Amino acid sequence: MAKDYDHLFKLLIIGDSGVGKSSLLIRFSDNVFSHNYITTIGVDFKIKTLEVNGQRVKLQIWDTAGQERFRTITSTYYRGTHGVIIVYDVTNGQTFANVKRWLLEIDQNCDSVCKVLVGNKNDMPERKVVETEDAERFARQMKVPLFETSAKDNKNVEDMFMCITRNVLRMKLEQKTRQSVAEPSDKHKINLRDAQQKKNKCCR
Ligand SMILES: Nc1nc2c(ncn2[C@@H]2O[C@H](COP(=O)(O)OP(=O)(O)OP(=O)(O)O)[C@@H](O)[C@H]2O)c(=O)[nH]1
Repeated sequence: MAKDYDHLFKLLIIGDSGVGKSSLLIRFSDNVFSHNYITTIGVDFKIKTLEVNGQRVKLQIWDTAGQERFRTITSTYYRGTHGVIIVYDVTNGQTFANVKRWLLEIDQNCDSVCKVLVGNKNDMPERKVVETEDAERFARQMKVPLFETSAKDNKNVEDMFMCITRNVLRMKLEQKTRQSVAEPSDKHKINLRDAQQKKNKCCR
């Protein structure tokens, strides 16, 4: 059967417990929101296909548990990951402070991945404690794009997922170009080998 996509990417959503990782994913995949809090145990995932620059991209999006006790197989989550979404809660300063730990965990488990920083629950101005400017400064230092989202009000959720998907696509295409420059195609290799053989013959 023909493949129904041009690219298959794995994205991972990480961050402290209760910041809204599952809510962001469900908003993006099914366009729904629930106030009920059911903590993720281990890992869950959803599939969503998008069109980016005329190419069909199938996303496999992993939603991980924020609670430490459910995070025993961390390195398995990271295997084969192309992009990581790091989420904090704009109404909870500790979750923002912990972003550094999450970034460290990415560095320890991944070689090259695209990242995006997400301040979720940006729908309660009276309770917001992580200022946009502070988050922007930190994101600039870490060289990651920042999105302030609300899974509840459906603010910036699709834009954020589109941004990381586009960045992963760009990274993959750049890697492919670099590879084809570093490793000439088989046809080119044969031509090089012929040329080398001819050269060797001349030298004999
Ligand atoms: N006001 C508001 N509440 C949200 C938002 N996103 C999630 N919540 C609420 O926050 C609580 C936790 O949301 P989850 O999506 O389960 O959080 P999680 O990060 O997946 O949590 P773990 O599975 O424990 O890691 C739930 O009660 C959600 O309804 C949001 O954008 N705005």
